[in-house]
Amino acid sequence: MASPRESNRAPEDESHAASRRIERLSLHLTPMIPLPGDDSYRMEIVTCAGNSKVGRMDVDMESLSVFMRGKHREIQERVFDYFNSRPELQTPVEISMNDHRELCMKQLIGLVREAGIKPFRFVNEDPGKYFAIMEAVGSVDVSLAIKMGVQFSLWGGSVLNLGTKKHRDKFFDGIDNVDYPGCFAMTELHHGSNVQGLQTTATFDLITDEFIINTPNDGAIKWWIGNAAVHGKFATVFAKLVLPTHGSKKTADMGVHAFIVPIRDLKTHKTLPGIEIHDCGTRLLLQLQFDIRCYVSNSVLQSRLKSVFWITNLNNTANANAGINIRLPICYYTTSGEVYTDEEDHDEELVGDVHALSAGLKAYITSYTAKSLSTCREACGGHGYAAVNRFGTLRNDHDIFQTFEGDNTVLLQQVAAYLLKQYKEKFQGGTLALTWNYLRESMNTYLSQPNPVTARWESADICEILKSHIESVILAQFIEAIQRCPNANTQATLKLVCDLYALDRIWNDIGTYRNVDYVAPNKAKAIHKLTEYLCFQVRNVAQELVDAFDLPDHVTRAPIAMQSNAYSQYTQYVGF
Ligand SMILES: CCCCCCCCCCCCC/C=C/C(=O)SCCNC(=O)CCNC(=O)[C@H](O)C(C)(C)COP(=O)(O)OP(=O)(O)OC[C@H]1O[C@@H](n2cnc3c(N)ncnc32)[C@H](O)[C@@H]1OP(=O)(O)O
Ligand SMILES: Cc1cc2nc3c(=O)[nH]c(=O)nc-3n(C[C@H](O)[C@H](O)[C@H](O)COP(=O)(O)OP(=O)(O)OC[C@H]3O[C@@H](n4cnc5c(N)ncnc54)[C@H](O)[C@@H]3O)c2cc1C
Repeated sequence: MASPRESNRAPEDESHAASRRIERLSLHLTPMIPLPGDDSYRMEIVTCAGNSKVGRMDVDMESLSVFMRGKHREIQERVFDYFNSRPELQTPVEISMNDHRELCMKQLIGLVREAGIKPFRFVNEDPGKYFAIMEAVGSVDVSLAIKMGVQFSLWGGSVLNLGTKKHRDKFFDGIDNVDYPGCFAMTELHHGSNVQGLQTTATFDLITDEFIINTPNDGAIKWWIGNAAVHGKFATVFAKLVLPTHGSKKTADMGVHAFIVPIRDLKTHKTLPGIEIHDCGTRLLLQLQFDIRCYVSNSVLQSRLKSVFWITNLNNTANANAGINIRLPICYYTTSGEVYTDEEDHDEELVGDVHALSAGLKAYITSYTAKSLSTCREACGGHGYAAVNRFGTLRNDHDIFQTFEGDNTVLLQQVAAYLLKQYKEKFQGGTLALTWNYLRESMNTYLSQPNPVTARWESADICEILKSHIESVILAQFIEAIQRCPNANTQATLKLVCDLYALDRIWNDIGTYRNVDYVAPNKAKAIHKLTEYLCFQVRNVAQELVDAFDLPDHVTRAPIAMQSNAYSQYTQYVGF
């Protein structure tokens, strides 16, 4: 079995490729990537008359790899080197749930205290660096990255973004060096998507100056709470704040707020009085979840937790930041592409834009990645099914990314709601938020006609237009990134992939474009031909594109992906 890199170059493939006939099509496409000095973008497909060969691009590997690895390569190499130096911290192919939990904690503590790689400070200071560390850790073991995400993005992120200076002063160091392992307790047994419908209550007792955290019924039990199983000492619990109303015995529901609740004794690690923690069973693969009940029995509240800290109400800015710190690393990891929103999430004006974008990117990219993992597994035939080649682990570990941190369907609806709001505001003469500027042109034509929202859109189209919106944002960023690239050869290599992405997405929806006569029949045929041609061209440089991520063998740890001795690693693994 040749490793993926060799199979693209098998001699018989080359001659087959060279003799393939591709009809000459000169296609004037509106400039997709107007590269410097090239004011028009014309794609000519060279005819392979007789034996003439289609030019195969020679790739400048060093430049491509520098570009693909981005500006945080050094700290990623430190992560890889650390785990390479500690083979006992490598996750074995087969491992029990409890052993995996303990190993994950050892890996996280080793990374922070031994290797001195402390990601927490970068969560707000340098999100790009934080995402890069996440990406490297995720390449070593997805479960470790999830544990790290729970510790620093969710538990730590909620203290940073929902808390005040008082909370940050008290908890930062403990979170940073993992003395305070924590949880993010939002989801309840009844449901997780509808945050406003959460039932856990936090009632303020004026007499004792305490918050009483209460689980009113089984449906309110906090469920799927990462890190609560074994290691968590604190939880950010999301609960409805209940305050006494002035001058009466009544109380008022103040909506969902966040509270830091100690769940285990810092010294003995015993579960604190009034807290009940059980195992919610084995899952597809990730083993970090438990359910937490925040009070004990009957109506008698036994969990008067003196050190419960109210951190804030879930206003949109806080919500957006909290959303950013976890939904974007998920995108970053699964596409290994720099995510541009990390520069803009601190601008109050852009809160809605950033929320919609992070929600949309998370839903789109995790769904795209899940499909890609299956395609790659199948493309490797039976060897893709061998546990040692890690497709199973990757696919199982990644599957939940489509649900946690916000179910993809629900998040896409958020983008729909925000898009309609943009249209409504624009229709009423308002201004468009930054990310939607590309809509301006198309909206100007729309807005000269009947209201686009009522006249043209049925509900199904709105779901389709969300994916098109996210694809437009991804394509715009892809083009910008290529234009920033200083090396012409790398630009040309990435331009192949970018053009293929754009045309593939258009071809994917060609029915929609044809139904409204937006693309003429001959153009549709040309797009199809061009997509096929670009597939052929990209396949010719597929090995270089994969190698450019430059993941060492000790990180991929899958014989099928080894840069050397693929066969011997594979046969050794099964005992030959
Ligand atoms: C190998 C891997 C490497 C790295 C990987 C990365 C790290 C991985 C670690 C991951 C660990 C994860 C473990 C899992 C954790 C969890 O799952 S935590 C729980 C997550 N749960 C959710 O996300 C719940 C989803 N639901 C919601 O977010 C909300 O309920 C809702 C669906 C958005 C609805 O909101 P709601 O307020 O109820 O109603 P709306 O009317 O829609 O919104 C009201 C207004 O508020 C605005 N808004 C809503 N959310 C946000 C936000 N996050 N930011 C900013 N603004 C927000 C919304 O736009 C409305 O605004 P207006 O229209 O202006 O009123
Ligand atoms: C491995 C794992 C780790 C997790 N870690 C944590 C954690 O650490 N902390 C935490 O708080 N939570 C955690 N969760 C919970 C996770 O956040 C929830 O599972 C997620 O938010 C979805 O909620 P749910 O499972 O209740 O599904 P639901 O919200 O009940 O959704 C079920 C289905 O209904 C659909 N649906 C729901 N609402 C709507 C709607 N309004 N319109 C249309 N369709 C809708 C959804 O698309 C989905 O298909 C974790 C979950 C798992 C599996």
